[in-house]
Amino acid sequence: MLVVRAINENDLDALYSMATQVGTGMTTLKPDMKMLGDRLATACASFAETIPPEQRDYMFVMEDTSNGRIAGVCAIKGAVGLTEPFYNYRIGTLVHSSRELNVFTKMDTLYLSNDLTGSSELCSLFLHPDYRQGHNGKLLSKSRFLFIAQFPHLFTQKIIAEMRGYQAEDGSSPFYEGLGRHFFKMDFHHVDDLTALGKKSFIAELMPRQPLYIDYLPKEAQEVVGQVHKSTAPARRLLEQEGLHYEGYVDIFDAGPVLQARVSELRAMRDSELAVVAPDTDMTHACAPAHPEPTLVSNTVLKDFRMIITQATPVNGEIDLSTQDLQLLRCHMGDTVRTLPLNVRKNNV
Ligand SMILES: CC(C)(COP(=O)(O)OP(=O)(O)OC[C@H]1O[C@@H](n2cnc3c(N)ncnc32)[C@H](O)[C@@H]1OP(=O)(O)O)[C@@H](O)C(=O)NCCC(=O)NCCSC(=O)CCC(=O)O
Ligand SMILES: NC(=[NH2+])NCCC[C@H](N)C(=O)O
Repeated sequence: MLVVRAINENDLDALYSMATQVGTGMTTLKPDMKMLGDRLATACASFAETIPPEQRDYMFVMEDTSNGRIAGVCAIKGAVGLTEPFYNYRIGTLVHSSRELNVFTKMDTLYLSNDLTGSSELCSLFLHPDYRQGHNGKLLSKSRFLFIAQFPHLFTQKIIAEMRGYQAEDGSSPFYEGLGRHFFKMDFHHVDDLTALGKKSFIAELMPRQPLYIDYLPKEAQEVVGQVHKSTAPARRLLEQEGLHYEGYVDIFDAGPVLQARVSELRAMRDSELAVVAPDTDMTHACAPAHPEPTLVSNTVLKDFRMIITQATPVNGEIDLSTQDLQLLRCHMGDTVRTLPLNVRKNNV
């Protein structure tokens, strides 16, 4: 059985082993024991609420309870860009027009911006390839929205996710080759590693400050602006189902899209509900759907937050969970849980 739960001190080795498999472009998950150890310590302090909300980094792992294996990881950062500048390119428009000559040109332009400063961030989503089946990827990514819906006061109004940008088969980034390479004189992997070490703002300072016309870039670079890495396409889809969307911000190195949403407009804020764990009664049984849809369920305890997928459906504010479900959630009869249909209802999006 799979459970997504708050990370703890004993997960460091498993986290490191996952980080060895994610590859270039996953800036927040590098196989560096010191960096991961520091991040884990911040995550534990976040769940223990011993550091302020804007410094928090809530990391979750997916555990396979049948063998104790850690199958995946994901995270939500309280806020980005409050200790060092957070850069993106914003794609804007410049119009060059002459009525006399009857010429009107509309040009897409890259502006270096700090517009997303202070946003909360979804990040570090990785599911071990052995587990990429069934609803596992959905459970891992979407479980974070139950956490946000349960504790919205811990997050800022805006939530973002920086998606890994497009890479060619050989791991190079056409956008980086067409732009960043001119300024940094080092290869993409090196820049990515420096970014992971917290040197992103240092590198960003080497970037030109003037708006850049996208049309001036090589064709291969133009084509990948806002495009994701091939193994990141499912991650993008999952976030879009929950209400995030691309609004023209991209990564300064690989032009991967930034997805964003207002926290208040997330599907989970609208459709998740609290339910009390209670045995089925004739009344609730009669109201239960004939073909239940999978439901995400979490407990409501910050420091030991746990989430599963169940076939049980909440009816009239109550839910009948199996003994196994209750063990995974560390819940008992009478406790309150939060529920969210796993899949977007057809009339919703
Ligand atoms: C992202 C996950 C965890 C997703 O798991 P799975 O691959 O098992 O997902 P899945 O259930 O098969 O697919 C999820 C949804 O995407 C759809 N889907 C699948 N392939 C697609 C494609 N090529 N284009 C568009 N949609 C696609 C599926 O139909 C499904 O939607 P329907 O249900 O509608 O059919 C995994 O692929 C992974 O670990 N990827 C490698 C790491 C990575 O690149 N991570 C993201 C980095 S960026 C990041 O971390 C920030 C974002 C974040 O934190 O969320
Ligand atoms: N090169 C990029 N566009 N990286 C975006 C970062 C990927 C992902 N958000 C992470 O947590 O690591």
